[in-house]
Amino acid sequence: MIHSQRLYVQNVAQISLASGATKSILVAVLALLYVLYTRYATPLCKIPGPFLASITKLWVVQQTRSFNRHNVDIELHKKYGTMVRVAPNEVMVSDLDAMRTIYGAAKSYHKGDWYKGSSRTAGVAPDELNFFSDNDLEKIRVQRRAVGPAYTAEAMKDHEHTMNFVMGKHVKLMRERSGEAVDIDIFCNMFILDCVAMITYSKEKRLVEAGQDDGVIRAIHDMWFYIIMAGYFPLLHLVIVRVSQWLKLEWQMMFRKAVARFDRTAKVKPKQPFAFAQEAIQERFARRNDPSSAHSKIHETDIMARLLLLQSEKGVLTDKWIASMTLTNFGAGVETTAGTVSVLINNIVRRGLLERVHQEIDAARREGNLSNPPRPGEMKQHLPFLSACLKESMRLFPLVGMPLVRTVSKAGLELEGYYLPPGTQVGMNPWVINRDVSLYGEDADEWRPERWLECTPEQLRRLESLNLNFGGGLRSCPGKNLAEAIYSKMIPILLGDFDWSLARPEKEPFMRGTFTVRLVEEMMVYKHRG
Ligand code: HEM
Repeated sequence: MIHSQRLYVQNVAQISLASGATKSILVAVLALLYVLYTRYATPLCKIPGPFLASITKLWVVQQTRSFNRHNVDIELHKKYGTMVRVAPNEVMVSDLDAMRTIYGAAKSYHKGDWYKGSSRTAGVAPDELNFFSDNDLEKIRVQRRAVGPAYTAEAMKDHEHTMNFVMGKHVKLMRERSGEAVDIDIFCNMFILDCVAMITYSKEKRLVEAGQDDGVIRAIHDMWFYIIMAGYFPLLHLVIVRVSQWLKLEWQMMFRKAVARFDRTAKVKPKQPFAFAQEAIQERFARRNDPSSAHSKIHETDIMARLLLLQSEKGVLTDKWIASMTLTNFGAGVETTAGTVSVLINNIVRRGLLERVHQEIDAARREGNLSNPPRPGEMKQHLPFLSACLKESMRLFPLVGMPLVRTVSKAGLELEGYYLPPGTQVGMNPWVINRDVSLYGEDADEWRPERWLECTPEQLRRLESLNLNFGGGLRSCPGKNLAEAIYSKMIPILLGDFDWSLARPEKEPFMRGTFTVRLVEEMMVYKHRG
């Protein structure tokens, strides 16, 4: 009896071992078949690129996680040419002719799957406003038309007085603190966040006054780190979102915890970084609904007031859209504009151009062509060298360092003799496009602001139509006018009133790329020019 029991157990063990081995072999065969298929049999198989990239998206995830994607992509194009396969279903393109097809206004391709990582619902709910990740083009058109009037260049003129007020306070503080060393990127973020808080809600945030980030800027930077990873793992993102909903936790808190898990440099972690904005929004909605409130009669010209006015006139805008749009000013508007300004200042100082810039600003002020603070259009019109430096800085160090990925439409796409079937993820990286020798000549890799002064108006139009610094087509940046209104005032002030130097000139500048690319821990000293 005992003997037969033993035999039975042995048999069961052998059978389960055998079935375990069979399963392993089956899995190995399936994996091999998958590798052979994706590498050698899919329509994308002929497109050159690293071997690993053709069989798993983990390769591109690892490149992205290196925070150096902007440079990696330049090297990839140098090595493989104008088309590079960077994941089993993703291709990077640098052929300028493809730009109109991929980003053209008329038949915009949908944004790629990667963008879902930025959605609070891992896909956008019908009543949500999320320009960054939504793919319902009809809804986006309606929403952009609805909020658009609050973001035109003309509308920005309403905020001049506010900007003069905030920047005036900042200059006063900077004069008092003359000689201080600051992390230039964080400083510009604080400077701009204070402006955006006033322009959006007429609320003073006073980060420059406090002399440090209260965590809100850190939260914006963390957000990008989460998004670049979540974008590649939409299912994981969905689980995080659902679990946070189930646990009734703020989704934001969940992602901040996830970020802290991976990003060892994370330090400041405020509980509610955007509480000030949420309070401002609720306060304004409450004020609108209470006609007896003295405040409701005050005519306000901030962006929130403009959006509320548009709502009362046309009725299309919902409260939810208004709240999201004003929050977008912070999520999408602060580090972008700050990154642009800090990289410019750094370039000017590192390349020994500050004196020439001072001379240009001083002369324009003397001749009455540049007000202090500057008025709209004055920088462009009367500071040609500084404007050329800005263009060159945005050309060589554009804000976005990853391809702006789109999904090939039903018609498929023929490019350079390759066929990209519907659903292929395809994108162009501004860091690559902006170094194209057919556009910028043999010295495209070099810093030479003069190239912008030598252009004929026709050439200039061509260059401006062939860059993705503010995106392209229907999905181009809706905040461009707001950004320009801020930086065209801020740049001449910071460079005209102050001397800047490097606190650690021996240290190579380090640019950290997530979706955006920004200078990290670059300490600079400002001194008032007296
Ligand atoms: C110098 C400053 C800025 C730069 C360089 C910049 C750049 C860009 C770029 C390249 C895109 C396209 C992204 C893509 O296709 O994936 C974009 C989109 C966007 N930007 Fe900006 N941006 C700036 C400032 C702002 C500001 C101030 C706002 C505030 C409203 C803003 C809001 C947005 C939004 C909501 C989108 C998504 C639009 C859509 O897909 O429909 N940006 N921006």
